[in-house]
Amino acid sequence: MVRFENVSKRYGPLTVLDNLNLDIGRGEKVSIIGPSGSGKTTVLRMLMTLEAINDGVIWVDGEPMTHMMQNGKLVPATAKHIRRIRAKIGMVFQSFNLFPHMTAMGNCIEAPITVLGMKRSEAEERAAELLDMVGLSAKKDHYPSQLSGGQQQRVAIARALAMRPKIMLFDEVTSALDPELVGEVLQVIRKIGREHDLTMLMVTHQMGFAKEFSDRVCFFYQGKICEQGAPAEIFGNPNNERTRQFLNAVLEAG
Ligand SMILES: Nc1ncnc2c1ncn2[C@@H]1O[C@H](COP(=O)(O)OP(=O)(O)OP(=O)(O)O)[C@@H](O)[C@H]1O
Repeated sequence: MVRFENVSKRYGPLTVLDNLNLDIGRGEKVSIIGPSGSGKTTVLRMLMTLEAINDGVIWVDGEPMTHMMQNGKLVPATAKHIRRIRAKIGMVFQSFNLFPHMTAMGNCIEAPITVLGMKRSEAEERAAELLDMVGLSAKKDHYPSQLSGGQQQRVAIARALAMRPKIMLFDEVTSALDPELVGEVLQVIRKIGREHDLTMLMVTHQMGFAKEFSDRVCFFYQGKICEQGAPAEIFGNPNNERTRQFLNAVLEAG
């Protein structure tokens, strides 16, 4: 469903991602873990085309995203091509990024109406279902300032799903939350994983969640995938010394 093929990203002399190759299957749930600055968030931002890549090709749903086929050759993609493919991807950020002047419902219907051209009644019906799914039916007319962090993040998840993505990206979505609110957001992600046929890619510091929820865990170190495998392998018996050190440090701190 998603393929990074020899993808590199540099900021000046700093190589943030170094010849990354990563293949994610349809419906697969993949967690990305690793130390601060190892390039985890950059992977998601490149997939959302919030960052341009320097080398390589990113494929989404069988098509190159960063490039287009022209006369059998890959050429850089046009903005229109990128927009069409990006519409298959939803992202939830660490800071909830809701529109502050819109209610929970307003946040969930804005893009379906303006971007997808959905009728207001249809967008509201879909948003009501999604707000119900994230347990916020009763708060649909509340503004972000009237919601807790956990509730805002659940609205952000409903808003992303309202665009009917095939792929969902979660970037440290619980990091800005008070500890007692983390569980409710993880619970919603579990539910989405069970009930929606979505490919999910998560950058997370919640090792317990990554272990229990993911099909695969990728450990990033200095812009490379240092080790990847089933959660039981990575958390139970990592092969790589760096993975071992990282997990020991995280578990000691936690
Ligand atoms: N716009 C930018 N300009 C210059 N350097 C950047 C930019 N964005 C990210 N970087 C650098 O790229 C590296 C990787 O950043 P990234 O945010 O992907 O790391 P991360 O693994 O997600 O870290 P964290 O867990 O702290 O969020 C870091 O060294 C960061 O300072």
